[in-house]
Amino acid sequence: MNPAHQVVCGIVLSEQRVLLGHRSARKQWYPNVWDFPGGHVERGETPLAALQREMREELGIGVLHARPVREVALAEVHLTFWLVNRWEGTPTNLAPDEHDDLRWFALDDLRGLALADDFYPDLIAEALKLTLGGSCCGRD
Ligand SMILES: Nc1nc2c([nH]c(=O)n2[C@H]2C[C@H](O)[C@@H](COP(=O)(O)OP(=O)(O)OP(=O)(O)O)O2)c(=O)[nH]1
Repeated sequence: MNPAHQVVCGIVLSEQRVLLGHRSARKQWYPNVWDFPGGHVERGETPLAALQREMREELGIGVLHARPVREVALAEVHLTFWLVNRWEGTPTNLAPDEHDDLRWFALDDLRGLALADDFYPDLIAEALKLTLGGSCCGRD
């Protein structure tokens, strides 16, 4: 697949909450909605390396463990959503041009929120379920 069309998204969880970014009004695609941090896979990069780079660039965290949980093909892009199980550092909004706000949300908070896609609450619920009882998630 053309890597230019591949996008990786990080589902970063902590204490039963998910980290979402608010896409700025200037974004060409999906302005003014909440989405996962992430971006396009670059030429010669593996999807995992792209995820690690995007999490470092956008949030300043080092991904220690992540696993893909869902793949979705949309008209223009192929999205892979990764559960970010363990990371080091404190997530900070380092890319204000991408996201003008960054916040933690509990599942209940997602009701009524303008999200990039309707399936996000289900996906987040699934990711949260995967972490229950496991050693996931935390900040080192
Ligand atoms: N980051 C991100 N992009 C998403 C999500 N859902 C979704 O359809 N996309 C789409 C929008 C864009 O067509 C594409 C990548 O968006 P982007 O805004 O993060 O990437 P970008 O090209 O501005 O920047 P770059 O980080 O790849 O350099 O994926 C999501 O939850 N997070």
